[in-house]
Amino acid sequence: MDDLPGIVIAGASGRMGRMLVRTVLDSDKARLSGAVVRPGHEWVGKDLGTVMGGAPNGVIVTDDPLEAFAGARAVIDFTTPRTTLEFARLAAQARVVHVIGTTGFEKEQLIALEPCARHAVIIQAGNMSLGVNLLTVLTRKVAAALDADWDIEIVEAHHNRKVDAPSGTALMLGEAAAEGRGISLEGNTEAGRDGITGPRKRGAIGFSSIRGGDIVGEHDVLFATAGERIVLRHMATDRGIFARGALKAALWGLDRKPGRYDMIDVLGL
Ligand SMILES: NC(=O)C1=CN([C@@H]2O[C@H](COP(=O)(O)OP(=O)(O)OC[C@H]3O[C@@H](n4cnc5c(N)ncnc54)[C@H](OP(=O)(O)O)[C@@H]3O)[C@@H](O)[C@H]2O)C=CC1
Ligand SMILES: O=C(O)C1=N[C@H](C(=O)O)C[C@H](O)C1
Repeated sequence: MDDLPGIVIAGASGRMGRMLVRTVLDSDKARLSGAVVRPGHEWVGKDLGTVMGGAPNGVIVTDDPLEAFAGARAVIDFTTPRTTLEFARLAAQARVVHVIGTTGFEKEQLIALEPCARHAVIIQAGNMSLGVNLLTVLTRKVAAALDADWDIEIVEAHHNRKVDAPSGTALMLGEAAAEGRGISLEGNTEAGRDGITGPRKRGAIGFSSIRGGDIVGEHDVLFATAGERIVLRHMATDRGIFARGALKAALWGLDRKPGRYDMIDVLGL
């Protein structure tokens, strides 16, 4: 058991954090070596199994990320953009694989990750599921086959606790569509339509966001032209798909050189 690579879950008390803890504990390829929560959180210093409502498992929850990272091979991080930036610097210091599922980054924050990738493997994706990553490949292909007479719209739906929009997945799909069409997404986006918007800009890629209840994550890529429409759809019904993808990424990253990677690399798509 001690031979298995140790994985730290950052943001262990979150929706994804809890799912990741269970996924690593259930795995026969990795062991849970640490759980990090926000400083001052009520779980600090307590047994993780107990605070999650089960039997003690010997993992004591900490608010000291560097100490936890130093005793691990990889950290899986689904937290907030600011926290992830801080953790990227610490993961680089500890030379551990950093799997980033966090979404909602500003452009400058993504650039700030670059220096960290000189020292550690960073695997980042707005969606860690096999289905969505396959959907990005399909989106790129369909967009490449169609001209700008086909309007591209990305519609995403999530639970009412989500804080960023459009979702990280929607942006991944938008990037894939733009790449297929041979344009840059920046400058060719239409989002948040409201009021007298005027007609749709030809060639733009549109984004719409729905927030409600406990929707795990749904994404449609719509290609619409006169007389016909194509809809590519992914529906997530269980957060386990993201957690299993993230664990796969962490294990894949153990044998790589420092640098930046995504789930398309991990899955070989
Ligand atoms: N790439 C993918 O496949 C997926 C990505 N996501 C993304 O993952 C992120 C998290 O989502 P979700 O789990 O739903 O959100 P939650 O808000 O439930 O979880 C975030 C967690 O991060 C913790 N956190 C915040 N600051 C710190 C800190 N300084 N140190 C340690 N922990 C900290 C929060 O703690 P506290 O509450 O105490 O502040 C919370 O437990 C989002 O960006 C989401 O979009 C989600 C699903 C799939
Ligand atoms: O916040 C979520 O829940 C999710 N976030 C990711 C995103 O922003 O696309 C992935 C998934 O859709 C769930």
